[in-house]
Amino acid sequence: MTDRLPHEKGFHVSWDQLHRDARALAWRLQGEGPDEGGWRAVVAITRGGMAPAMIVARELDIRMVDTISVKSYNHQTQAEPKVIKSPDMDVVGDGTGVLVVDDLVDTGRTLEVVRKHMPKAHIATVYAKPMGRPQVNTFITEVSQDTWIFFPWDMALQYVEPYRGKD
Ligand SMILES: O=P(O)(O)OC[C@H]1O[C@H](OP(=O)(O)OP(=O)(O)O)[C@H](O)[C@@H]1O
Ligand code: HPA
Ligand SMILES: [Mg+2]
Repeated sequence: MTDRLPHEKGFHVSWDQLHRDARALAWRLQGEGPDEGGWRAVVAITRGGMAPAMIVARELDIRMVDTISVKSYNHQTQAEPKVIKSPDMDVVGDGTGVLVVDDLVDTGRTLEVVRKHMPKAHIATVYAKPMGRPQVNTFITEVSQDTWIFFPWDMALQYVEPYRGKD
């Protein structure tokens, strides 16, 4: 297990923003399938890819949805990525016509593992950091490597002090 560089900045994503960005991803992906029929299936990388994958599958009217589970982080510390659960390989095959969706790519190590399972899949993420960009076929927003993205499922509304009065 290796400690990662400290994250100077935070990028906080609301549910509303995530919905908008996932829909933008779907918009970009429509008509990009390998043939006229479009995409055969969506595979969500759990857990972070599940909400974006649901939104993309809804927008592109894809009913065949499966998951691959790759665990690579424990809070903000990275460990060796491990596949905990594979998709149905009879359905996804080598990945041709399959859309793999994740919330973000950071170092790209998760997607490296996923690519080995489905070499011909199209990999899409909502957000991307520069190190992982080469692993992604389509993404919406790039943030710098020293930014930690906070997703709505990891946050809660809370009181903040006004600027004045904080000394
Ligand atoms: O490009 P990488 O450096 O591999 O990092 C990106 C991956 O890390 C996070 O998942 P995580 O393994 O923390 O699991 P989770 O989706 O269940 O939160 C995130 O959702 C991506 O899947
Ligand atoms: O910036 C991030 N935010 C949330 N989860 C992550 N997993 C890797 N990088 C990140
Ligand atoms: Mg994840």
